[in-house]
Amino acid sequence: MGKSLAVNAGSSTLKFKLFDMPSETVIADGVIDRLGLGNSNVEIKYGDGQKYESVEDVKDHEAAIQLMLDSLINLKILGSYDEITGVGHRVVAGGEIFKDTTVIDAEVVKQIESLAEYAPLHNPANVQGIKAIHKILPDVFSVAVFDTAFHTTMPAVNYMYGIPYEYYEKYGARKYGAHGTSHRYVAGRAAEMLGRPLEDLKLITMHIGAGGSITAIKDGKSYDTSMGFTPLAGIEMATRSGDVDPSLIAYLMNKLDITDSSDMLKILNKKSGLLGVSGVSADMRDLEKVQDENERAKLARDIFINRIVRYVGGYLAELGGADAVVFTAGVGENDIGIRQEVADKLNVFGIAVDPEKNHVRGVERDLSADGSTIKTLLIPTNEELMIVRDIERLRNDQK
Ligand SMILES: Nc1ncnc2c1ncn2[C@@H]1O[C@H](COP(=O)(O)OP(=O)(O)O)[C@@H](O)[C@H]1O
Ligand SMILES: CC(=O)OP(=O)(O)O
Ligand SMILES: [Mg+2]
Repeated sequence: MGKSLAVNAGSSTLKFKLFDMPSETVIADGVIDRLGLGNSNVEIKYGDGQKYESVEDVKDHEAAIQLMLDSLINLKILGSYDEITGVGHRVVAGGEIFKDTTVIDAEVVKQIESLAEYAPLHNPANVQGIKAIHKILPDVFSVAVFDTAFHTTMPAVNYMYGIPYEYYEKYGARKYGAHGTSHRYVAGRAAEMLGRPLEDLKLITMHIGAGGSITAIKDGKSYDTSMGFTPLAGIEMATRSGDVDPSLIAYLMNKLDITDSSDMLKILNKKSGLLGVSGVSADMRDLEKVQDENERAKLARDIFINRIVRYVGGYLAELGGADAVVFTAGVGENDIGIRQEVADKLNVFGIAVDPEKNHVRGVERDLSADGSTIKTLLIPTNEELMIVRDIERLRNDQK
């Protein structure tokens, strides 16, 4: 009983939802985007159809969390913070410590902090969120929901790197993946849409937002995924390079006179991807506007599409086919052109999207063209719903 708050700190956004539980009715739904990029859109939907909107510079996650907390009171969504009886935080990296959602205490916070190298853009922001809420609600029941948890089913053949085995044993050097809560949610919805048990399905889920990852799902479980030891690996992202030849890192450190590896990682995490290639913006909406006159903006988009296609093609081979592919997250839910181009390039596998069905944003829909043998589904993600369900699950376990 009561109100549960799900806090989802992405690399470029802070999203939150306040739910009435156990009814799962959404009381408030907020997004603050473009953190640190200038002109953040703040959008909070609440009450019966009310909406608060503003455009302001929100410089980082700490400022975004403060804005969220202030808004809950100022917009009278809450009379006081004490009405919140459960809080769930998305945490990206759980390493080999956390294999499932965990009740937060001081020790857990330290362990999440200790995993900062496993998700440098995320775990520190996740800890900021946990601490900010702890300040105002020190005794509230809180859980951490890990992106990596869904991927703990991957077989060793997919999570091990071809490096000396002892580095895995001594240092945890392996693939962990990310976005698991989102891949898990859309996989469950895909099974509903297809009217078949999830355990019987092979799916390829494309979570493409500011961060992006592609997951191969076999028998309803994560089998392989494009992110790696950290969320830097895989496809090209907003500010992240995705896969590069590891030798290039040493080569560039020499050329750029960089001696501290964390400075090199900053370049690959924050100055690369769409931003680095285009030189214009990390945001796909900005690139779309200028792609006709700006070759590098077009190239950044084309690389993005190419890497997605490459992973999906590879996963079709690994899985031996698929029942459906799924588009989700900021770009996947909204970018009609990217969805069409990705699907067109996958025609050879029996994937095809109907342009008319595809002419839509942010709704659940089967986009498949007649005659396609692998379905293409558009499913807006809902990490927050998964998070509040886990609050209830763990609360009940404790009783
Ligand atoms: N209408 C749109 N068209 C194209 N891309 C969009 C649109 N709306 C949002 N995006 C993209 O989605 C990204 C944010 O994705 P999202 O999944 O919400 O973020 P995060 O990875 O921070 O969780 C933005 O960087 C932007 O490129
Ligand atoms: C793990 C990750 O990249 O998350 P996001 O896409 O929310 O930044
Ligand atoms: Mg996200």
